[in-house]
Amino acid sequence: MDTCKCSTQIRNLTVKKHDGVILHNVSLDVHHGEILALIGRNGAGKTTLLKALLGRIPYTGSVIFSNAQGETIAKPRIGYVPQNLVFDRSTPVTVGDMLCANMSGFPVWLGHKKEETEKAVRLLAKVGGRPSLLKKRIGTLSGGELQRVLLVFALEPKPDLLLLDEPVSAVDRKGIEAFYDLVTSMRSEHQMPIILVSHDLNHVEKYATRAALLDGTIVVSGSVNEVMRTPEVRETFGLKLTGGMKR
Ligand SMILES: Nc1ncnc2c1ncn2[C@@H]1O[C@H](COP(=O)(O)OP(=O)(O)OP(=O)(O)O)[C@@H](O)[C@H]1O
Repeated sequence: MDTCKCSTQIRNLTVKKHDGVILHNVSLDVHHGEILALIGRNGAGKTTLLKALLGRIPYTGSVIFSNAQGETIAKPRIGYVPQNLVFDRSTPVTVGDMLCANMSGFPVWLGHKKEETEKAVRLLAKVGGRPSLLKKRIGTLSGGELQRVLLVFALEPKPDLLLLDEPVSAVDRKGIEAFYDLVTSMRSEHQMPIILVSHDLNHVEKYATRAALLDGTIVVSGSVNEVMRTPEVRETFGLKLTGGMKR
């Protein structure tokens, strides 16, 4: 089995925009086989941090990706499921076109091989997506259907780091379980590090293995239980400061 066992080390990551500082001195380690929940208020900089890791916005500081042997990975593969996706809804590209082109590396207009289509069907099924989705144009997908397809897309080929930005905000209840079951099995089978941005603390408690509270910088980090009990998290999410874990 191809395990990843990669790790990501973030040191003093700072992002400035329009004379303002969005992130300052963010330092965080994400180890292989770990689902790190990144939590925080609206505007805390969670998406900005993911975009910096993807190399989409400039930052200072360092991000080092390393493999199981501790060697630096110069060009890491990063899987990303965004919070929302802005694209031309009139595009004629279908889900099948997108997934098969991604697997084969060949342009959409060369058609799909049977085995690629079969693999796309199997992958879609893992996130609770029906085979009929393959024929749908991506511009006609519902929010939840799109998020499932994007997860499949993010997992092929296997990434060295998986970034999930509120990935189930539009997915129905059954789909949420299928989605996280797949993420959890990817974590245990392939041992990739995963950063999960979520406002749903129930999902964080159920699926994450570690948590970090971000507010321009990392305020607290540690085991999910520890972080959830901190006054900073309870204050941020308006939870009772006393009386155990009741919400
Ligand atoms: N392109 C941009 N130009 C200027 N400021 C930006 C830009 N993108 C984001 N920001 C600002 O950076 C801050 C962090 O935004 P970001 O989207 O990273 O927060 P977030 O924690 O992901 O929020 P949410 O939970 O609402 O998704 C916000 O104050 C936002 O206004």
